[in-house]
Amino acid sequence: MSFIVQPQAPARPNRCQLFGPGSRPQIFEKMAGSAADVINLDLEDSVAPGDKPQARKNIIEAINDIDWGNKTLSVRINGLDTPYWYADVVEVLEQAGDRIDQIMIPKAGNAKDIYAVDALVTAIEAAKGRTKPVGFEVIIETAAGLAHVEEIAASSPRMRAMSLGAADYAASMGMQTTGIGGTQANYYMIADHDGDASRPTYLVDPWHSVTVAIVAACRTHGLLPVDGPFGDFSDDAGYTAQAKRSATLGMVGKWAIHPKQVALANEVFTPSAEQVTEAREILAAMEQAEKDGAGAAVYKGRLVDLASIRQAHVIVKQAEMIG
Ligand SMILES: CC(=O)SCCNC(=O)CCNC(=O)[C@H](O)C(C)(C)COP(=O)(O)OP(=O)(O)OC[C@H]1O[C@@H](n2cnc3c(N)ncnc32)[C@H](O)[C@@H]1OP(=O)(O)O
Ligand SMILES: O=CC(=O)O
Ligand SMILES: [Mg+2]
Repeated sequence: MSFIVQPQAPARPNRCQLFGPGSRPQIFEKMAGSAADVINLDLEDSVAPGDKPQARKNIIEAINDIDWGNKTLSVRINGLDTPYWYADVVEVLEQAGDRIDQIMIPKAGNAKDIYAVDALVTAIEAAKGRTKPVGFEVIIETAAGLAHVEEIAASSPRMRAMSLGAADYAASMGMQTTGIGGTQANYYMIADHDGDASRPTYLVDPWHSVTVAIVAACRTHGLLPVDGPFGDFSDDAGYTAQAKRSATLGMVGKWAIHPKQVALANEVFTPSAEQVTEAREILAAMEQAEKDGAGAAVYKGRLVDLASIRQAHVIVKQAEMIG
């Protein structure tokens, strides 16, 4: 470790964030009854411009009236380049009670964006005597967001989580695709020629580098890294494959843009019984090694050492937190 110890991310489950448009209040109770750990009531891109005022009213009513259980409750405001965002913040925080946990800031481009929202939120909290500070989560979904991902992660003590927004990210980067996340058929490697006419192709993950950048920024600053939307909700296998890649790279959860995706996310981001058993066995093997005066040992024919203890703790802690 560096002399600066890596901070812990918030210790709460964040396996699935279920989104719903603020303009569709009929689904709010269904969202509250879902198995998602986090609920995102949306004022941004799933709400038409003319519906924004009514969507704010719906969301305020829902925050105040619906029993959200122990879910993390978040409202996605509009981007700072729009005429909507200040009213999103002011109306929601002036009129909604303390049940709201987080504000999600989309298209975060640099630390100043977060500073601006922080200043407004801080003033409203003071003026209204709000005693529970509202947390922030942001979406990294622009070229600027990726370029400044670390300063955004470090921007405010309110920061809790960062998501990858594949749709806007693709648009901002000028990527040649209309798919939201997942496999992109034109992103592949092809085997060497070697005189073979039928050369196999290998699909590659176009979201890999931005995912790693988000995870690194989050882990450096004690935030939860989250994978964003997967648009084709008829493709369960595609969703699961994307979620498994994210989990393998260190993300803790994924969005659901349809209720059928909630169970898929929960399955992937809950360590399996086999993973937990293996992690506990590694810890036991290392405990024995320590008693024997050794720093390294052999577990199932492979090396385990002090780093293996830290790896195993990741899985055991995840399992214990989820319960
Ligand atoms: C790129 C981004 O920014 S992604 C984030 C923003 N986007 C969103 O928030 C979109 C969220 N999702 C939705 O709006 C909807 O799920 C849609 C438009 C994709 C599909 O909606 P529908 O056509 O109604 O889906 P469908 O008919 O399959 O719904 C099945 C059931 O789930 C309910 N349902 C649909 N969406 C949701 C949801 N997000 N949360 C909870 N329940 C939902 C429906 O009301 C329906 O309930 P019923 O069986 O009691 O009648
Ligand atoms: O906001 C999410 C996205 O994918 O864009
Ligand atoms: Mg977006």
